[in-house]
Amino acid sequence: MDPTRDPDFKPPSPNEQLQPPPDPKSTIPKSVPIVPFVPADLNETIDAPFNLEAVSHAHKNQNKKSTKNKKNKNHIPLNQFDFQPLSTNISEDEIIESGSQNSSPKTNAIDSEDDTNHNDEKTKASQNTTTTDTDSNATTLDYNRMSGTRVSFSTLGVLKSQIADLEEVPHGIVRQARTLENYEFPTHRLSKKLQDPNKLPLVIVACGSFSPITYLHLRMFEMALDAVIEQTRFEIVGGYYSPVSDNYNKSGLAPAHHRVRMCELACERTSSWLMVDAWESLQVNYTRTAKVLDHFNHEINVKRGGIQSVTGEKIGCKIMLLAGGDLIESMGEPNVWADQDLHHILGNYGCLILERTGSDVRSFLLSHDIMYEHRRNVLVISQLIYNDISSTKIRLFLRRGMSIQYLLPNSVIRYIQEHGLYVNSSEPVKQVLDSKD
Ligand SMILES: Nc1ncnc2c1ncn2[C@@H]1O[C@H](COP(=O)(O)OP(=O)(O)OP(=O)(O)O)[C@@H](O)[C@H]1O
Ligand SMILES: O=C(O)c1ccc[n+]([C@@H]2O[C@H](COP(=O)([O-])O)[C@@H](O)[C@H]2O)c1
Repeated sequence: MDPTRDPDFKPPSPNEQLQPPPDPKSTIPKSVPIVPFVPADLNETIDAPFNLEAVSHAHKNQNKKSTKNKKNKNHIPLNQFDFQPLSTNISEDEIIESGSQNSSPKTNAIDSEDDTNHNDEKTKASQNTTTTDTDSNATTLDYNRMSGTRVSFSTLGVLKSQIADLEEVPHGIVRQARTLENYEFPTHRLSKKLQDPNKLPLVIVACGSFSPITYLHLRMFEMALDAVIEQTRFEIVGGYYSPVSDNYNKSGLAPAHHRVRMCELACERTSSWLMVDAWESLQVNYTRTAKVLDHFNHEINVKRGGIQSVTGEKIGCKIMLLAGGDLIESMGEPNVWADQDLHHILGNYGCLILERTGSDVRSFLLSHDIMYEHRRNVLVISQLIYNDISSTKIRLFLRRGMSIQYLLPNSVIRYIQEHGLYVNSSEPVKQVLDSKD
């Protein structure tokens, strides 16, 4: 659990300057900056027309500069091989679980136009896909909500087969690989193109244990979506869970492949826009959150060149961390987070903070120097309906043979039962009860 035990971890120096030195091991080449816009820059003129030309111009200049400095290694041309389809390694039990072995090709949203054949081949193992009119309406609604605009289904490049909002409707389930060698970044629900000319693309990433994923973890994204639409000039083009690797050593952590699989089931069966990225969970060592965000930036902005604007130009996509108040408060604890990482996360990426019952996030923001310095890049999300489902309590209920119905998706409950997860946990009960209460 304690990241300071990681061999890679550097304790923050008390005399450190406020601007952190660039991380020498960062995967982001210097000539491809992290998208510089912050929520506070944009929300002041929320109803005014947005000058995308200026943004594109700045983006082009940036590209020109980097070409001048050295060969522009970072401009990755948009071709079919940029957009790898997902791994479709399926275990037998997973096939049985999804109820059907009929194959029906499932096309990746971002891949669809570029790489249909390639994708078809890789997705032979997808399950039979059933969609109804209700499904299609739901997806149109979701995507409308993401941009706050009304667009027709066909303009989105979204296939009906990607819809998965009715828990028990059988459909293809996308799987993440179980080894790094087979790993591919999931893009099947990443919007390829912005729908609103007045907005900038945003991907949100939730890091955590997700042992197991609950309805609170799913609600986090929906609350973030509402806040982003209401208070910023960003359009969410994708949402990802990044479960920690087994090296996090937190008690109650089920093996990473189970946690990834439960997140996948939850996303695929209850959402039409959320995805799970197994990269962090597959790392041999514990990976600091700053590096996880670098990985997302690398996959989306460096490898894929960003997201297309309405006019078809590629623009950089902002990546933000989505975290609960407790996680944010851990940033104030000594020797947990490195100061330079906090500057990187809060300054360069930004954070959507979901308030948690019993924790005063706004006061914390005010009292924490680094957080306060980057406050314009932080958005606090209020919970209008308080939800405090905790994975710790779920594990305790399972251990005591109590019901966990309606606290997490049925598909996840079934998975836990089938794999006998958490029932024999040896997590100290005192710790379970004390945790975050
Ligand atoms: N009740 C809550 N309110 C707001 N955010 C939450 C809440 N519970 C968890 N989160 C957030 O969800 C993310 C994933 O957290 P995590 O996997 O630790 O969930 P958890 O339920 O707190 O787990 P555990 O009980 O095992 O500590 C973190 O950003 C965390 O802050
Ligand atoms: O990057 C760091 O230094 C760091 C320090 C403490 C916690 N984190 C991350 O915060 C998340 C905490 O998850 P959890 O389940 O312990 O609430 C998890 O994704 C950790 O990797 C990250």
